[in-house]
Amino acid sequence: MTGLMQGKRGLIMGLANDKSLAWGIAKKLREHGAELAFTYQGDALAKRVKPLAEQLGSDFTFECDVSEMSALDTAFAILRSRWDTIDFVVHAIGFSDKNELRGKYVDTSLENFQMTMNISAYSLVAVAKRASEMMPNGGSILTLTYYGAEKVIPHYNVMGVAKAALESSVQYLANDLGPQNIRVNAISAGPIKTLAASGIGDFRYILKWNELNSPMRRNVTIDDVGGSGLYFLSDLSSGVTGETHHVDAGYHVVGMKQEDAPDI
Ligand SMILES: NC(=O)c1ccc[n+]([C@@H]2O[C@H](COP(=O)([O-])OP(=O)(O)OC[C@H]3O[C@@H](n4cnc5c(N)ncnc54)[C@H](O)[C@@H]3O)[C@@H](O)[C@H]2O)c1
Ligand SMILES: Cc1c(CN(C)C(=O)CCc2cnc3c(c2)CCC(=O)N3)oc2ccccc12
Repeated sequence: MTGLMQGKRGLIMGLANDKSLAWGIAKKLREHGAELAFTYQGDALAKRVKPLAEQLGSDFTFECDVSEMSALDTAFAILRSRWDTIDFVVHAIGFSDKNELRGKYVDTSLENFQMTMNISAYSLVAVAKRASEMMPNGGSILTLTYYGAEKVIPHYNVMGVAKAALESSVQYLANDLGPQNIRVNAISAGPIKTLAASGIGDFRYILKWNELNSPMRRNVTIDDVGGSGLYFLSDLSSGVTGETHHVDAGYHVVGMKQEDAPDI
């Protein structure tokens, strides 16, 4: 098998099932010859993740809750026990108390604000620190963000604030790690029906609105995200770092409801 990722290997964090954005990215990386390791959150997901990893030729899967630094240390020790270096990491992790993703942002609790920032933003810093120590010849780190970081998307609330922190972190990490030839970028994906999205009220409305009002008049898929992920994780993007790249059918460029959009 030849391809853009021939001879490259890396870690995928945040695969839950075959609807995950991480799955779209992992499939494309494998198609282009990458060797993959996976972390999952909690043993409950192991039974879902292991068979998916096997589909992509990988038996290298292990648990990691990114809110625990000891768990991150253990995960990277396991990674290093089989591979002394890696070429890439995908960070496809985000979480908040879903009860605070429906009301008002002004009602956000301190506890959920901190937990959301820890898991959805700080965890990239903690992952990048540990991954960079396994990238002596450089590498590529990719995370996933959403337009709610840039403009208000009703009810995205504290997740939007965390994604704003994540996107700024991408720039600071890019600056710190650039001299080591380690690139750090983000894909800002349009709404996609995943496990994380299924806990959200009105998600069908959000999907329909994006479909009717995006320049391409469609929603994006995990395969759209996978293709752009392959670009950022391969040498095609060798001169690109600190970037947040929209894979959203162009939605972020639109400032008003399309005239051909029916009322929904
Ligand atoms: N689905 C969308 O509409 C959409 C759009 C743009 C960005 N994103 C982002 O894409 C990323 C992946 O989400 P998804 O939509 O594929 O949903 P998903 O539910 O498939 O993936 C989210 C993953 O985060 C993991 N996770 C949550 N808390 C964790 C913790 N403490 N430790 C380790 N892992 C933890 C979950 O186990 C899960 O695997 C998230 O950062 C999300 O914010 C999603
Ligand atoms: C789009 C969109 C999403 C998808 N997206 C971009 C996301 O980043 C998912 C964010 C998310 C974070 N934490 C949780 C959940 C979703 C639901 C399940 C749970 O318990 N916690 O979520 C929204 C919430 C409100 C409005 C729009 C959106």
